[in-house]
Amino acid sequence: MKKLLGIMRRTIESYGMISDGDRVAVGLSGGKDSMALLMLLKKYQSFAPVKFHLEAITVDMGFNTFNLEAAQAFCKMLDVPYEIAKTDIAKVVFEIREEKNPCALCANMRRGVLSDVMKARGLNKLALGHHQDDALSTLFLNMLYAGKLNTLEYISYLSRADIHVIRPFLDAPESEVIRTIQSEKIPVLKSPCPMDRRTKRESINQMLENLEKEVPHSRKSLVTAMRNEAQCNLFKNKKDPLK
Ligand SMILES: Nc1ncnc2c1ncn2[C@@H]1O[C@H](COP(=O)(O)OP(=O)(O)OP(=O)(O)O)[C@@H](O)[C@H]1O
Repeated sequence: MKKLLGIMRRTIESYGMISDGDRVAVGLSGGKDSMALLMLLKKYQSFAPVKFHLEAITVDMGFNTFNLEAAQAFCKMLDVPYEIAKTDIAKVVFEIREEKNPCALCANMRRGVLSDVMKARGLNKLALGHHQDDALSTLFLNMLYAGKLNTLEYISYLSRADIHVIRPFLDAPESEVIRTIQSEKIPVLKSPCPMDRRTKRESINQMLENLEKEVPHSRKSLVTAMRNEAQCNLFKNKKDPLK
């Protein structure tokens, strides 16, 4: 956990993610990333140079099989206030709209519910569990399906809700999160979503895994390339220098 905590601390402090008096909510899916993030933010709170308040919120999508008891017990153990927002998002996405590409609509609706709960509870920062490997797969998703070079941001602003979204794990490799989950015996809930492990993101992750076998350290090089702003030379709409 120490290593992940160190990475997270550096990210938070170098991007100024949390300020004195902030009221931070962790979006708690019950999955490994957000469960680890909640535990590490709680730890960070005890020695951080700024004072901030921490809570957790789960948007219950309305799948019958979703059991949040372990998440409730985890928050109680950490002494973190916990709110569960019950919704029928699953029904809207899968039954009413019969979405072919349900993930985008689902994420949008979830974000709306999260901001409503945050407003009602006077919370101003939403911490999400995305890590470095998510940033990489997002880059590929955007390139392959949206034709743009774009990835997750460290900090973004939801102007409609006046909320900042922060991603304290964005410099952390997924392997470090997994190691922490195992060493700290953090409970992880099984996702009730029928799309779990069947998304485009999953296929991209598989592709990146295969690439790693063919080109060792490709993941690391790709992340380095993403950071290498000085060497970023892409086609621009400039005049042909030969004319
Ligand atoms: N139902 C939910 N309620 C609250 N926050 C959520 C919920 N689902 C996802 N989130 C937040 O959004 C982040 C990204 O969601 P995504 O579905 O991509 O999860 P993930 O990468 O599998 O992470 P995790 O392991 O935390 O589920 C999560 O890490 C979490 O912070």
